[in-house]
Amino acid sequence: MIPSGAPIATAAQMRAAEEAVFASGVSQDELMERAGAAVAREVARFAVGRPILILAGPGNNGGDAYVAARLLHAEGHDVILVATGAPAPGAAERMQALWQGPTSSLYAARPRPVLVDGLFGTGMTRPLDRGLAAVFADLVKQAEFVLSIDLPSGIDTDSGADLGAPRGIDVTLALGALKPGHLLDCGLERCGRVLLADIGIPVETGRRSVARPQIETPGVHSHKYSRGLVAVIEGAMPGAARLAAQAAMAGGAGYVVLAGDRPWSGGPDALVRREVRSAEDLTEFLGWDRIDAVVLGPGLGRDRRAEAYLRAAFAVPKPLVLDGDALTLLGGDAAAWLETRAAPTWLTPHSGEFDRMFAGQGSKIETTLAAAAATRATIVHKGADTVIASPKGAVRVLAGASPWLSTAGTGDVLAGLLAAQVVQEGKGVAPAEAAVWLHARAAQLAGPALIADALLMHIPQAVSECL
Ligand SMILES: NC(=O)C1=CN([C@@H]2O[C@H](COP(=O)(O)OP(=O)(O)OC[C@H]3O[C@@H](n4cnc5c(N)ncnc54)[C@H](O)[C@@H]3O)[C@@H](O)[C@H]2O)[C@@H](O)CC1
Ligand SMILES: Nc1ncnc2c1ncn2[C@@H]1O[C@H](COP(=O)(O)OP(=O)(O)O)[C@@H](O)[C@H]1O
Ligand SMILES: [K+]
Repeated sequence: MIPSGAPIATAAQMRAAEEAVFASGVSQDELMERAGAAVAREVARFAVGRPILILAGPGNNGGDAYVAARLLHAEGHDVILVATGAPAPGAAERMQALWQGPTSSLYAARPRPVLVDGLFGTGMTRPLDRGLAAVFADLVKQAEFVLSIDLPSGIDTDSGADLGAPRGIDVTLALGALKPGHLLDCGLERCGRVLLADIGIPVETGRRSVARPQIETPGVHSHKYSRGLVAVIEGAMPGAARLAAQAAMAGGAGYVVLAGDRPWSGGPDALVRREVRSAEDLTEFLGWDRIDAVVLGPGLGRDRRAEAYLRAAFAVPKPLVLDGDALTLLGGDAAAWLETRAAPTWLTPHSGEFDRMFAGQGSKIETTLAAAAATRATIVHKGADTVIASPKGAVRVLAGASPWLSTAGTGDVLAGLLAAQVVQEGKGVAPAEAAVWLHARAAQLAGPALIADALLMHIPQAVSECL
């Protein structure tokens, strides 16, 4: 569980935000007191009287741990503190000096029911030392409840990469803002439940966790065209386009047309069919001025006709959602293709498709931002840690959706949902954030062992929760 609509800051952004707070007259000790108090509050809540072992590292994360230990001890909790090194001069050292309770060395420490991890936070720069990692993992394993201060020690703050963090942490108390490490890669599975403590550090990075969207009920005078017309283009595997088209309908588009040449007797009668057999047919169809957004790619195929369809869609100055095979066809030339477009474009790659299109170093947030800047498109980089990035640098992350989504066709549903939000919501990250939220919520409602078709019937319920 990740707090929704919460700011996300890298280690450097967090340091800059802290500096601004210091510049406003708040001392480092005061900020550390606030952080430690937030930790003590959560630990007391979960410890319910059980003995507590607190690990304090050499930096400010350890400083927070010393404060929490002092406050918990003063409240009458049974606390033993383990210091893993002398704190650096400054606030952490002063907090250590104020600790007067029992202290143990790391290697002599006996497991206790409640463990607080204050070894390292945003200052982790290299993997945990092997010996430390082994002792830490053992203490975690033998504890009944484990809380990590700010980040699990052994998770890279900016990428979520594994630097030796153990499994079994129950709660991570993020201080001031979420960090990418709570949301991405290994961090997502190692943090347990993430809680966010406001310690009075204003953080404005344009990067947030996905929040529940606000969706407008159709107005009194709304009609099918005013609510938006989505055209979904069929290809070699027509089931994918059908899923996208039905998702666009359920997601609130006023009119959905499925354009292709495959016979289909099933599906909702409200879905309009339009015969399209060639790129020329497609160009003619897309010239229809009622069309507000186009979905191309789900089940498109990668043959010459598919490529001709892609060219036809690119030539039309209308909002375009590109998914699946369309992305593979763009491949490494994605940026060059997208240079030719003036109308807004959304790309919804999974990691395989993303890697075929973009090279790049850094966290999933950084690589997705770079891809958005290079293509001038909004990118929904899917997965357990879905990252949405706009060319202007806005980021939204939805981490921890139902892992049952890892089944064929769920991405096609997302593409259709996105188009429905595009015709209702307009530009940039907003429609993508709404679509990703609705998709995750529909999956939650569909429950275990879902198939992509099952998402469709839960979309209206998800929409109703956003009105
Ligand atoms: N500046 C402040 O007053 C505040 C700091 N905060 C806390 O401060 C933390 C960041 O503090 P720091 O920047 O001191 O960083 P850390 O406490 O995360 O650790 C930094 C120290 O650990 C060393 N180190 C890094 N990786 C190591 C490894 N694998 N093995 C051994 N040593 C390693 C570094 O060289 C450095 O000396 C945050 O996560 C948060 O807990 C927050 O409480 C907000 C207030
Ligand atoms: N382990 C997972 N946890 C959460 N969501 C996942 C997971 N695996 C996949 N998803 C989501 O399921 C969808 C799968 O999309 P995609 O890979 O394009 O499938 P398809 O092409 O078969 O429709 C995406 O929205 C993705 O974010
Ligand atoms: K920690």
